[in-house]
Amino acid sequence: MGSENTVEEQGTDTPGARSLRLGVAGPVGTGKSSVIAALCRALSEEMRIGVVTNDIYTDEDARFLKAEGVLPEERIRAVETGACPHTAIRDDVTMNLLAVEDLEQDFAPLDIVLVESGGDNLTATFSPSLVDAQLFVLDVAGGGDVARKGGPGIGRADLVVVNKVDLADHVGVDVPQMVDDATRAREGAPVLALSGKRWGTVEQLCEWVRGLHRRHLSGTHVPTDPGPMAPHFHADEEGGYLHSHV
Ligand SMILES: Nc1nc2c(ncn2[C@@H]2O[C@H](COP(=O)(O)OP(=O)(O)OP(=O)(O)O)[C@@H](O)[C@H]2O)c(=O)[nH]1
Repeated sequence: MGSENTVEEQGTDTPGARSLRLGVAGPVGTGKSSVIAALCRALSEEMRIGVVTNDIYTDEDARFLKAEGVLPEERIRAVETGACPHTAIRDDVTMNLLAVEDLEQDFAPLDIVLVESGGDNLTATFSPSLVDAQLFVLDVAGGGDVARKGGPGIGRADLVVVNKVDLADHVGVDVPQMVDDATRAREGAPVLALSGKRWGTVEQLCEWVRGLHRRHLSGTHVPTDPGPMAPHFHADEEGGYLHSHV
């Protein structure tokens, strides 16, 4: 699957000359790291993969992926954002972009770099200046109604993943209904029901990634911006104004 030439040989104007950069966003605990681990396990024989994780204060997610042994450790880089997760994937992507470019340079040529956002709310999305495409991960344990709540990630990410469907019976969620609701909120754009415990669903996700990578290589994938998060501001510890996202 990997392209044969180095980035230098291809030139930066060649479609797909650098890796496909794929963002993985979604609320806290929906399974973003697990989705990345599953993709690395399933695709690392056929694709050259790098991973950048984001945590606010730690390198927890990178340590999880290293412990899982899904990739050589040096291909997993942690960015400590030090601020709310959406800041580093949307407002000022510098730290993440540097980490992605370092990986691409150190292991050239890579086929795909997966960038995991820190867990955030339903309105957090990646800037198209950081990633070429993005997944938005929900899980059934967050409640079946979440898919109807919309927002830029659910509405316009390249793919919405409804994760942990193996838990649906335990939490009383009707998976086909949740997928239908998400599909309606996305006006027909793709939604995938996934469980790390069900190989067939992981293979469906891999097939989606392979298709995206093919379109990236041929230059037919056009990155789209799901749009900014809802305007809001952050207060300091005394409740005063700190900064805003408008
Ligand atoms: N049953 C089940 N559990 C899952 C699945 N995917 C992830 N989990 C569990 O869900 C929990 C959270 O998974 P993570 O992958 O750490 O979630 P995350 O979105 O990366 O979490 P943050 O980075 O903290 O936002 C862990 O206990 C996982 O083992 C799944 O498909 N089925």
